[in-house]
Amino acid sequence: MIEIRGLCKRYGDFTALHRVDLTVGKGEFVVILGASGAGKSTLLRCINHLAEPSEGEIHVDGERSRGDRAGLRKVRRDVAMIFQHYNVVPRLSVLKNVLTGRLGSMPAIASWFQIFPAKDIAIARECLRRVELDHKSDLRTDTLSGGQKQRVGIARALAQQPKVILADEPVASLDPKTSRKVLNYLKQASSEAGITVICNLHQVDYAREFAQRVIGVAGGRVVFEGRPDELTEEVLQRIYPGGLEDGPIEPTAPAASPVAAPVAAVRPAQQLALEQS
Ligand SMILES: Nc1ncnc2c1ncn2[C@@H]1O[C@H](COP(=O)(O)OP(=O)(O)OP(=O)(O)O)[C@@H](O)[C@H]1O
Repeated sequence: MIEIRGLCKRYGDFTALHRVDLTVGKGEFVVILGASGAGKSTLLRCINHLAEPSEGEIHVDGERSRGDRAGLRKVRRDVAMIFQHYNVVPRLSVLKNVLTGRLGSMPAIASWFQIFPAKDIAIARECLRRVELDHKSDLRTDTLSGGQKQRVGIARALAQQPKVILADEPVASLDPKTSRKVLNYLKQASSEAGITVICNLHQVDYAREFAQRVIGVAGGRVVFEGRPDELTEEVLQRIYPGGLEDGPIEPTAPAASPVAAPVAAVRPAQQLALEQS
């Protein structure tokens, strides 16, 4: 489903990703582990062109993904993103937040005027049901807990009917019980809906529990690729050369992402229009 070849990302003189090669299959649930600053977010952001690769090729479902206008439209439709800080629109209802996942598939005129066809409303409601939030659909999203907001984020991603979901530390701000619930919904998306899921995590324990395959990243390079039961001490040393003590596996201690983009910068234009209406 995803083929990455020779991916490099440079920020000025600094190289954040060094010739990364990676293949992820359809319906696979892959966890990326790595210390803070290893390049995990940059890798996800290159896949959906929130960050433009400096070199290399990314293919999604057999097609080379491109950062031009038409390429971006396609990637925004095929690849959904879930963020650590949920990225929901607080004053919109839960249902409207989920409906924003449909905007990329609607004719521009309908999306600008927020005319959601009954078919899209039915899809959004079904996605809310899948994350067990259908009973909250009419509430303002800012009345929900953090875990519920993240479930809205997952429902919005599912409503997009994407081929791929990229989840960037989706449970970093959540307690362990809620984290497991959220990771279970993501796992179901891969096992039941056949969506390819790539999930950045800081918690080795969750990677062991949920991942089908683990990719270890250190210093912008892939230093491990294997099954969760192959995460030995020696492998963890490679992934976390500075050791595990500095916080990367603490489930309740989120690390602030140095590249956390302003929320507005990662919203589709139509979603902003919806918010400003
Ligand atoms: N826009 C940017 N400009 C300059 N440097 C950047 C930019 N984005 C990321 N970097 C640098 O690239 C490196 C990788 O950052 P990235 O956010 O991908 O790491 P990460 O593994 O996701 O870390 P964390 O777990 O803390 O979010 C870091 O050294 C970071 O400072």
